[in-house]
Amino acid sequence: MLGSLIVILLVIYGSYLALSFCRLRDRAYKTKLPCISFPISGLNLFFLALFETRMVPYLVNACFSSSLVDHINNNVFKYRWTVKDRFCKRYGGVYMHVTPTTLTCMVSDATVAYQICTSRRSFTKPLHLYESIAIYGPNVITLEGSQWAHHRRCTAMTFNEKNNALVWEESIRQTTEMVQHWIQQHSQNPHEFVLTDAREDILKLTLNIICSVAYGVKLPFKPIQRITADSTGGLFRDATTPPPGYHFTFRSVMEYMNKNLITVFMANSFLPKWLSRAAKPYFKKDFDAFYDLHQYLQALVSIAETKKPHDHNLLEGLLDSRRTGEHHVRYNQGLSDSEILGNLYIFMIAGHETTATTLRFALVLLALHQDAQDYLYDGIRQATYDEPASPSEWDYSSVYPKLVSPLCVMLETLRMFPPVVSVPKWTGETPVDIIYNNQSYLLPPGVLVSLNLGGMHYSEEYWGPNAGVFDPKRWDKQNKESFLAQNDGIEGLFGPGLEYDTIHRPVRGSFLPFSDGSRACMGKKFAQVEIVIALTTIFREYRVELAKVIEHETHEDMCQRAEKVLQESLAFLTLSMRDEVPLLFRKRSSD
Ligand code: HEM
Repeated sequence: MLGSLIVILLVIYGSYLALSFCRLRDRAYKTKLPCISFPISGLNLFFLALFETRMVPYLVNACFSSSLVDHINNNVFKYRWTVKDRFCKRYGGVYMHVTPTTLTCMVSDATVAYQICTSRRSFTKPLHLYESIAIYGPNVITLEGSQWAHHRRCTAMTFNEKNNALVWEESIRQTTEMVQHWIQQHSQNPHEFVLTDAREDILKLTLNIICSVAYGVKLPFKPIQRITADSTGGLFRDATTPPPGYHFTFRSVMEYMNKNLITVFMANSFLPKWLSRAAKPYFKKDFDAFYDLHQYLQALVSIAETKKPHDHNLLEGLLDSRRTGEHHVRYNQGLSDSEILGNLYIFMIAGHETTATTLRFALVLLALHQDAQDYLYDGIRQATYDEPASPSEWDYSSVYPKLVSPLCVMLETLRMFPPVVSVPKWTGETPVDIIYNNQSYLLPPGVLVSLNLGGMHYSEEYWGPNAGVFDPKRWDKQNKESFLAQNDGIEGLFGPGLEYDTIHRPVRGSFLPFSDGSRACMGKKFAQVEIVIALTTIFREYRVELAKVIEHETHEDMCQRAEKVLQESLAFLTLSMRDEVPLLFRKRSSD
């Protein structure tokens, strides 16, 4: 009886999937764009679970033809990046991808990507993908339309040059402390040491920077072991036990919330209220962390409201949007308390892992490519030879613009390993036209549009024959041989993150690590200042090489191992290396 019931249910479900597949394929064909079908949805939980293991992707790679492997990987969000530009070579820069439950328009054509980014009303953000991150309140990432415009106006003013100067100052302080920490850890030979796992330290570095620059909480790189954090004045300080009424210290709640995003979101956002209450014992830490961070953020807002703004952190900027006076009139009452908390939290989510993963990739790429590292070091020396010995005395506004080689390293890292590999858009309620290869195509309503950065960032059409090579010099305006030099003088190429006269610019729409148009990243300069000065602080003193993991490993073996780790990076929320590449740091004076 039960068996027959299961069979009947399976038949009904199978028929539903088959019908849905035919219907979606029909809609895809009607667009007249190339169409690729895959029999299993990338959202299918069983399929996803298989690809969470290491064995299944390994077997897929080992057993199937490279073309089939690409088809499978293209269907799994985590692996899609690995296909790079191979699908656009085969099917063109825009094609429809159909599964039994999804219809997606995949875009790797720069002109179409730019059209989409700049048509905000036709191509909105698929908000259902972002709902769960509004756990502390509505914010600039999770809204659309006039509500988004209001949040964008109120938050944009806080990302200014005064705040960037704070990023500069704090990044120097934190990076210097991080390097000192490495030296202390290797006190037997501080001139030459191996870092087997940089991940945790880099995550701590970028978290501390955002805590200071967004919230005004200055944490030392290395936690201080006090017994307890006391009342308001010491609420945010390091301690071994949390302050009264809290389960976590400020540092530990920030770390917990970042490391356990999925369970925190599940407990506090995905699950219906009755279910989350029933599951409380299993998610206790996630509830506690959510509650504690709420209290900490509220305390920050209360303290900041009673003080005169003084260090231009992002919180002060948000509060400024609702102070009386000129801003009040201009920004229509500013943001409410829950909107301020929502945005404060989202700045941490948007700005922490993205910058950490870029720095981690840059370290490994520079260790692999010593020529690029020489270029970086020469550029740093030229830019800073007449500056004081200690970076803490460098002036942001005069030194930052001279640091061209670290900027080029950052841009090249973002090209090859963009933290956000796919920018999602949505065609909404009505059909939308796109112009592709001078022809008009009508996309149906309710279609997900995926701006596929792997396709664009590796395309020889936009980057030349060495598109697959890490070559920071391609960006440098001094390099007249660069393929990008052909774009010099073309108007309108100042995309987000490319607002510098010292660099060449690619075709608009072909480089989208920060997206483009009115919904482009608000923290792009923040991230650039942070990464540029962090690289400068490390590489002016140290040369970084690949370290051996076994005694007789040859240089070639080390390079192959590092390259494999890079290529096996996976995109979850951000693209990230799954495994570590041990690095050897040599002090430059002892070269
Ligand atoms: C390397 C570092 C970073 C990268 C690659 C990056 C990338 C991006 C991308 C691709 C988007 C658009 C996402 C979408 O439309 O779905 C975005 C939006 C955003 N980013 Fe970043 N980001 C970085 C750092 C930061 C930092 C440091 C902050 C703030 C402290 C920040 C704040 C934001 C905000 C608030 C938005 C939403 C803008 C809106 O929807 O109007 N980002 N970022």
